[in-house]
This record gives sequence, structure tokens and C-alpha cells, in this order.
Amino acid sequence: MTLLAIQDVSKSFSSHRALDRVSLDVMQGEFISLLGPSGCGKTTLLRVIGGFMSADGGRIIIDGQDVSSLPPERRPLNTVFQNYALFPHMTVLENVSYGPRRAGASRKEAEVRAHEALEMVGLAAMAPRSPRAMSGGQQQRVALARAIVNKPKLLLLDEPLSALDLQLRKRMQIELKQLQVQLGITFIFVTHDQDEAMAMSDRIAVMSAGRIEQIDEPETIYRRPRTRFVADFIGEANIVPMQKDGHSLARDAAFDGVLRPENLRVFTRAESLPDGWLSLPATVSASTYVGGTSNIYMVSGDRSLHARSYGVLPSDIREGVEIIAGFDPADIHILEG
Ligand SMILES: Nc1ncnc2c1ncn2[C@@H]1O[C@H](COP(=O)(O)OP(=O)(O)OP(=O)(O)O)[C@@H](O)[C@H]1O
Repeated sequence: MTLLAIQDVSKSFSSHRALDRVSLDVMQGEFISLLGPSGCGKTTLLRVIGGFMSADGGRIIIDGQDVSSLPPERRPLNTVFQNYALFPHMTVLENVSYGPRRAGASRKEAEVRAHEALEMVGLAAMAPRSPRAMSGGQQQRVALARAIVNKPKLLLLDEPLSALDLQLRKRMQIELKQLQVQLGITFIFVTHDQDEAMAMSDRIAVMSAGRIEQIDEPETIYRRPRTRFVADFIGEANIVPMQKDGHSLARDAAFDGVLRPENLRVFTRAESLPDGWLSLPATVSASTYVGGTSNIYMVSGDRSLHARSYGVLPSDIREGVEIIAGFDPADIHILEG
């Protein structure tokens, strides 16, 4: 069932088009990430969904109701911002029970619900504390508890983990995903971090210049990127000139084929390739060993290639050596544009 329908939404700031006719249907219980480089319109789209900013055109429908002209507090959603925005003079419990109180719950009822929400984020024991005496990760959990306490149908999250250090961030990614599954709340999660989007999302909407370039499951985004932009933005891509059938190399770059570094293998000139594989002569320009994986960077004509493999590099693969870069055409994906 569709919970959120974004229909043809546009937004300009003077002559700059921040959102260009964006449409997107989000299912009940889905975890969708809006992913893209700085300035592509992620936050603007989130603000329009949340009602913090009005669109120039288009509609936002939540649960069948057109909410386009409703203020944020009348939309069945909540938002978690990057900077937590907790009330510093209130205790953790007061911060979390504030929402239910405002929605009309009695003090007792609000506190019971706040306790439940704190329990879910693993902070029940910290209820009497001041948020000022908490770490960044704990404060972010309080912000989450505050956002889920009223059981919104939809939660909007604007880079909620970006202020945390890498280790904590990775842990919170797992916790947040588990919480989302447990609560069954639909999440729209803004990030510019592709690993984060890949690790957490049911589907990723890759944005560029105010448009959604592709919306798909993480694996499809990685294995079958639709455009060159998506191929380059998610992971690393070798672009190989292919015939349209995807089975043979083209002389002139007829079609761009994407080949991920883990699917490109390096052979010495004396070695033979497996049956059906395609090959490009190349010269090694650099190689690195980074704890468990090795990278080989090569030049083939005017093209750079990158192969990644597990383990250490054979000693005869070093800068200046002429090799054969080989791949199975089944691993190639032809781009649309
Ligand atoms: N209030 C505003 N006034 C003028 N221009 C704005 C305003 N808000 C956003 N923009 C512009 O609209 C474009 C999209 O901005 P937006 O904040 O949505 O990008 P973003 O993808 O969230 O980027 P970031 O990852 O840096 O937050 C940018 O070019 C930005 O400069």
C-alpha cells in the first residue's frame, strides 16, 4: 500500500531549480533513502514533504490525503534533524513526553509513552538525566525517541547520523534499521553517504540536480545503474566500450558498459583467459594493498581501469608491467544514458 505519494513536485529558488518535477511513491513500512551529492535537492524534498517549505507545483499525498497545504504539525509525520534540537533545560523524559503532552495526553499517559519510546532506543535508565550530560550518540537516540513517541506513520530523517564518529555511526545505522523494522514506521532518510544508504535502505532514490535519477533496491542500484551519474556516484565504475548486445567490445564507444572493480581480473600476457571472457591490453600504473584487498590501477589506451581482488598482489604485477585486463561479459551492465 502506498503511504506517501510525491507527485510532480517542483521548487525553485529565484532562477535555480532545486526540485524539478519529482515524483515518487513510498510504500507503507518502507525505508527509503534520498541519496545524492551536496545541493542535489535532498533536504528541499524532505522539507516539502514535512511541510516546512511549500512547493511551487505538485502534490504531497499521505495515506490518501492531500496534505500539500497543511502545516507540519497537521501532517501525520515527524522529523529528526541532524542537530537533534533537544530542549537543554528539560530532562530526557520531559523532552520525550513533550510531544504526547502537546497532543493532549495527560502527564501520566505522556510519561508512560515516553518511557516506552526510551526503552526502544535503549535509554530507559537515562530518563531523569539532562541531555547536556549525554554523548552525541545518546542525544541522537533521545531525538529518535522523541520522534517516534507519537507513533507517526512517516518519519523524515535529515542526515541524523552525520554528527557522529564513524564507529558510532555504523552501530547506529544497524540500530536504526532494526528499530524501523520493529516499529513498522515508514522512513525517508536523507544522506550523502552511499554506504549508509546501501546498508539501511529497502530502496534508494539517487538524486542529481533536482531530479531522481534512479529509484531501486540497493543491489539493483549497484549492479544495474541506469545512468553514468548513478554508476559513478555509487561505488566505483570502469566504463568499457561495448556493442549494444553487451557481449562484445566495441571499437568506438558505442555503448558504455559498467564493470565494477571486483569483476575485472588481471592476467599476465602468458596466461589464457577463461572461455568467453573479453580482454583489454593494459599497463599497470599503480597498485595498493589495503588490508585484505588489493587494488590495481591500469591504463588501456586513453582509458583508466581499476581492478580489486582479495589477498596480496602477485609480485610480478607492478607499475609499468603490461598485462591483460579480463572480464566475463555477463558482469557488464550497459548504461541507458
Ligand atoms: N532557502 C534557500 N534559498 C535559496 N537557495 C536554496 C535554499 N535552500 C536550498 N537552496 C538551494 O537549492 C539547492 C538544493 O539544496 P538542498 O539543501 O536541498 O540540497 P541537498 O541535496 O540537501 O544538499 P546538502 O547535502 O549539501 O544538504 C542548492 O543549490 C541550494 O543552494
